[in-house]
Amino acid sequence: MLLSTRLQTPTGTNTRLDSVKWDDKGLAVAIAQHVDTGEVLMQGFANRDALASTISSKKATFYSRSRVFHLKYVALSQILYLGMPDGPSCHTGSETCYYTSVFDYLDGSHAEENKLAMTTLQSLEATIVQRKAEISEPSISKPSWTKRLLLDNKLLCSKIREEADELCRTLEDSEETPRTASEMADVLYHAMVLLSIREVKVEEVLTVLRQRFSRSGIEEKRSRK
Ligand SMILES: N=c1c2ncn([C@@H]3O[C@H](COP(=O)(O)OP(=O)(O)OP(=O)(O)O)[C@@H](O)[C@H]3O)c2ncn1[C@@H]1O[C@H](COP(=O)(O)O)[C@@H](O)[C@H]1O
Repeated sequence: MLLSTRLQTPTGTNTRLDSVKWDDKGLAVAIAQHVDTGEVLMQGFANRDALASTISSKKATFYSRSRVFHLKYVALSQILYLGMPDGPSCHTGSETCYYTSVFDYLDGSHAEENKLAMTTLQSLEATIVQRKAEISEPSISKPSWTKRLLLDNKLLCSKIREEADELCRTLEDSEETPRTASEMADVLYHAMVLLSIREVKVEEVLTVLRQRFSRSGIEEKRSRK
């Protein structure tokens, strides 16, 4: 996934996503406009998930208010999202609950950091997949911690629990912050080995996280049967 304030469309043209304002239904008006001619090609609605999907897939994704149709892809030169909230949408009095939105985060220098974060996770995922493939190749006998984990679910699960505990201890024992980063790296790595065994892509996990963007965890838990 490439996160950037400028998204490349399949036609090769650039699209810029600016800050979005949401109405009380969590929807924003999405206008697709031709970058060269300025012609408005279509207008629809987007919710936060549709927008997140637009960012991750680099394809314009719209949300139908009536749920009759769900446009997945529009080959446009430029996508412009504008919002029309009816007063504050958020209990904080803010126009939107998403004042710390992905767009704020993507603006400016964070875009490059996001890109690097994704590249790092995907590289690690690729290495783990490679180690998995090497298990069935006896000619490759280089020692590998990943291979040991891939072959031993009990060891893997004990490491994930151990590393998660070490991460918590950095908080409980007020350890210096680089220790927290280091322990989180251990948790991520070991958890990603588990994902690989389960054949779950890191992108699938990120998709789940994006789907949760528009809902508080408290609300979600309350709504469970
Ligand atoms: N990111 C990691 C990674 N993070 C942690 N570890 C290993 O996980 C193990 C953790 O076990 P320890 O019991 O030492 O736990 P610890 O918490 O680090 O140490 P203590 O606090 O318990 O003393 C160590 O062997 C670490 O080296 C990792 N091993 C591999 N990777 C990545 O996987 C790639 C392939 O590694 P191999 O499969 O070993 O070739 C590497 O190039 C890295 O990119």
